Amino acid sequence: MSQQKVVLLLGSNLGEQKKNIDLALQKIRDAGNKISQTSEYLMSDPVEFASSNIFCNIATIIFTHLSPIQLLDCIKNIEVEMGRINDSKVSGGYTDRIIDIDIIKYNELNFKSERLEIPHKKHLFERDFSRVLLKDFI
Ligand SMILES: Nc1ncnc2c1ncn2[C@@H]1O[C@H](COP(=O)(O)OP(=O)(O)OP(=O)(O)O)[C@@H](O)[C@H]1O
Ligand SMILES: Nc1nc2c(c(=O)[nH]1)N=C(CO)CN2
Repeated sequence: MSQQKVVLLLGSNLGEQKKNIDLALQKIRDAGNKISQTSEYLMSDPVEFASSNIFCNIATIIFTHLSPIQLLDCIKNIEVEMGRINDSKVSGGYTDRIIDIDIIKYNELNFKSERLEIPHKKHLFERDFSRVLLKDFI
């Protein structure tokens, strides 16, 4: 498969958030993906749920040989390897997390299934922190 351009958004609000994000980027690279650009780190209060743990978020553009579902499996494995316990869909709401990796865009693909929806509409249209990070990447 030829390389596909993908936009990811990463977030962490537990432990050393920036280090968690840097480790996740390294793991994305180690899985064979090319990190092409990364945004600034942006610190913000949690939106859509209450917690006193501040978030650090970044956006990144990667080039990948993985299909959308293979990429979802890849990022979910990284989340579990790094100690993420709760999937928001399974636990029925947002909770603090050591790492969260979301697929925002995959080329110009529009895709919707039980497990995966691309583009990620909440990050693209509903969250101020995401809009700031994604403004030069979309
Ligand atoms: N574009 C996407 N990127 C990542 N996961 C997705 C996407 N679309 C659907 N999902 C599904 O969402 C499930 C819940 O993921 P997760 O716990 O990371 O949600 P979240 O990032 O906290 O919430 P939100 O997606 O609303 O920001 C995943 O198991 C995955 O199957
Ligand atoms: N500041 C901030 N708030 C959030 C975030 C996030 O990454 N950063 N992610 C959420 C669900 O994915 C819900 N709320």
